[in-house]
Amino acid sequence: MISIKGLSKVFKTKDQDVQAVDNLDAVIESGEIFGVIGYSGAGKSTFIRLLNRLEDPSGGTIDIDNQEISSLSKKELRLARQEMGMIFQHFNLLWSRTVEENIAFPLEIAGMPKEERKKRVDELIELVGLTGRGSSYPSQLSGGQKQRVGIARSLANRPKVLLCDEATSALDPETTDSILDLLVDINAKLGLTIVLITHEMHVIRKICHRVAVMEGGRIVEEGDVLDVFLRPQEKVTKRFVDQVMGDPDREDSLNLIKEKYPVGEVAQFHFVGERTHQALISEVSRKFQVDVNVLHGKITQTQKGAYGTLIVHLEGEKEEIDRALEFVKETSVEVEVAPNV
Ligand SMILES: Nc1ncnc2c1ncn2[C@@H]1O[C@H](COP(=O)(O)OP(=O)(O)OP(=O)(O)O)[C@@H](O)[C@H]1O
Repeated sequence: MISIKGLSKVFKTKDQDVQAVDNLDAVIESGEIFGVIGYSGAGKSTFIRLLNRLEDPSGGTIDIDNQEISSLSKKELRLARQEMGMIFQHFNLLWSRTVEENIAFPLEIAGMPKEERKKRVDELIELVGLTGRGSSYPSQLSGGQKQRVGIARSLANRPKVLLCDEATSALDPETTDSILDLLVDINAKLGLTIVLITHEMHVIRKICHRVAVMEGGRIVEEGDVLDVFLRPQEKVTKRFVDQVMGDPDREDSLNLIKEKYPVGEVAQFHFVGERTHQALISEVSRKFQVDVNVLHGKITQTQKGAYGTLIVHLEGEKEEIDRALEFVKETSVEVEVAPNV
């Protein structure tokens, strides 16, 4: 478990002091994939670099499995870092070394004998799906393959925690998905804790169990990914959710749609879990004397199940519509009804 308390980082520059991380508290459970999302300048990179002390904190504590990272000596820190792998946006590979030699590098530093090293490198090459490419140089690989080398290298010393610094930001959408699938696979196979930072909600949706939203050096919102999709509290979080759900004017859109449908009600249903919206809509039409038209719908998968939104127009007697909406609410679907204007 990683427990972070009152973590701060102030960069002192000639012109001013910059508070990159500001009194931040967080708990990251062992074995989970924890995502930190924020816009540029929110403090994400500084936060993740504080976790393995690539930056020294100005204040606060970071406890990883009951070891206080900020008070370790240089020697202790070297050992603690072997428990923490890291991958980077631009891969940070050694260009004059082959794939095998890149992966072997941390093992050489840790003093592993040659025979054992070779065996471990072969295992890692297989784990990340690079069988047959061991003697290639990084310049001969695609971006996705380079990141696979980065992942294999980060796992060489069997770390307990993997830190991912915008690991897919330099990749195209398809390659991004294949790297994210690999991270999910590794998390499940090795029980590794993964902490990632990103500015893309798609990454959070696809692989994270929990998410923290950062703004101005602080965590402004945190929770299970599905809960945050369902009930985003902060404006910045709503904007991130809309990146995936594709409805940038969500606040206004219900009201605008309502203007086009003066009769009946316009409502937005939010779903989580496995219940499909088609089943719900046909159940409502069967049970109540109302016509239900789906005006807009979007469903997406997260690590914790499906999340969807649906905008519907309900026509019929007012009482019957109210009863139908009550029924929908009882099925654990969140309902917003456009106000009558
Ligand atoms: N070494 C540094 N010296 C001075 N200021 C810094 C330094 N590193 C980061 N900062 C400042 O700290 C703040 C947070 O930066 P940080 O890079 O952590 O944000 P971020 O969320 O990772 O953004 P990005 O995705 O653009 O990297 C910014 O205002 C940045 O200018």
